[in-house]
Amino acid sequence: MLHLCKDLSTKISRLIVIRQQFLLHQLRAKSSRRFIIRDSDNEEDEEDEIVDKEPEIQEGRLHLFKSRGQHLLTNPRILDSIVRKSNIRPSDTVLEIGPGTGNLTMKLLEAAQRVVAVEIDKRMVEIVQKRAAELGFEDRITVIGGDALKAEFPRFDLVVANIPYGISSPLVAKLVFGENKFRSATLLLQKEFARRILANPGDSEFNRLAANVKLVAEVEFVMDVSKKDFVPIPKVDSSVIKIHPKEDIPVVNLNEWWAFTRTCFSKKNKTLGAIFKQKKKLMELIRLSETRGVEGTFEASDDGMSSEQESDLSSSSNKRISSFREKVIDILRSGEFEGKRPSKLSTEEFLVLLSLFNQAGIYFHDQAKLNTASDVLLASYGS
Ligand SMILES: C[S@@+](CC[C@H](N)C(=O)[O-])C[C@H]1O[C@@H](n2cnc3c(N)ncnc32)[C@H](O)[C@@H]1O
Repeated sequence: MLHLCKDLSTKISRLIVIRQQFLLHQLRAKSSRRFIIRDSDNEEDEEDEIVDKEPEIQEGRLHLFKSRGQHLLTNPRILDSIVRKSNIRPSDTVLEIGPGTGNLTMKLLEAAQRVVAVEIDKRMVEIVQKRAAELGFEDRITVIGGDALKAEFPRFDLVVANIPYGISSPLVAKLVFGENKFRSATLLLQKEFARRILANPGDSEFNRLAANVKLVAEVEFVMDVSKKDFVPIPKVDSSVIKIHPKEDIPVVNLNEWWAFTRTCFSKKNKTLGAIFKQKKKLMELIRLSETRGVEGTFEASDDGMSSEQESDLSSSSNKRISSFREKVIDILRSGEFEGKRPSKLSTEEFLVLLSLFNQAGIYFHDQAKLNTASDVLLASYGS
């Protein structure tokens, strides 16, 4: 009986997706004006434009906002593949970021025990709730209305989502450095972003985010997804990746790690020798140690000193700078890091370098007074 119900609900949800796709293609063919895609991010403006709160893209009157990354995944084959590759267990609670009109959500509900979806657009919240109720899933779904970057996530086992591409960096950081322990996150991302997060040391795309993610997780490529599988068709290509948090992560102060990698990647293709010997960086250290009375604390910042501050530097502080420079060079040479580039360093090498600095009494701190991990992440990766 249960099997029959599940089978029936799978069929109904497929029919809804197919119908939606059919309607959209019909609408596109008939008139591009009827399917409205807007750039506005203005709430009031947006409210004025909502003429019909009915689910789906009926009569082309559901306005989709590019600024919110509203490109709906409509190909049932791709939706099924994403669910299959996510390895959902019947007892799992799945977190979905940005359910949109619920194409993926309905399939997740078929496979998981519970789905918690976080959606910023009130209209989508209503649509997805209504659609879940129509399929009898209302008791197994919670839709949190709000910004996924600010929302507190309840406990979850897996993340499966076609996320808004504009928040990819802070969202990935929030997930992998967040307090929730989870098995994996299967994410549909902009292809270029996916390539960067998948990059290994030595690859041209290897960057700070990849270095940070590698500290705590492994990332696997799942598949590329064609632009044509979305409505409206986006300008960029997409890929699915799967993030597996590591069981054992190195013991390191994460706040310090982020500040350290920010300094290391401030000039990604320069050698560490060139980066750490920059007068600007050395002066920041001197300034901080003077104001805080902490010898050897290195503040990660992209701001330079004002010309006034520079001209105020006395010859004694110049001496401090050069003696500190000597210290830094010694540290880099002791680990054979002076001629190496951050874009080629493995997690282990970054950890060795950080510990060499720490052993010499040099620590890295973020400039702003940040209280929680999410503060640090949002400050680090922006939104
Ligand atoms: C790429 S669409 C995906 C829709 C749906 N999952 C699908 O595959 O068809 C992204 C969704 O994320 C929502 N969104 C955008 N920014 C968000 C944010 N900061 N927090 C939560 N949801 C957001 C958008 O309103 C949109 O529904």
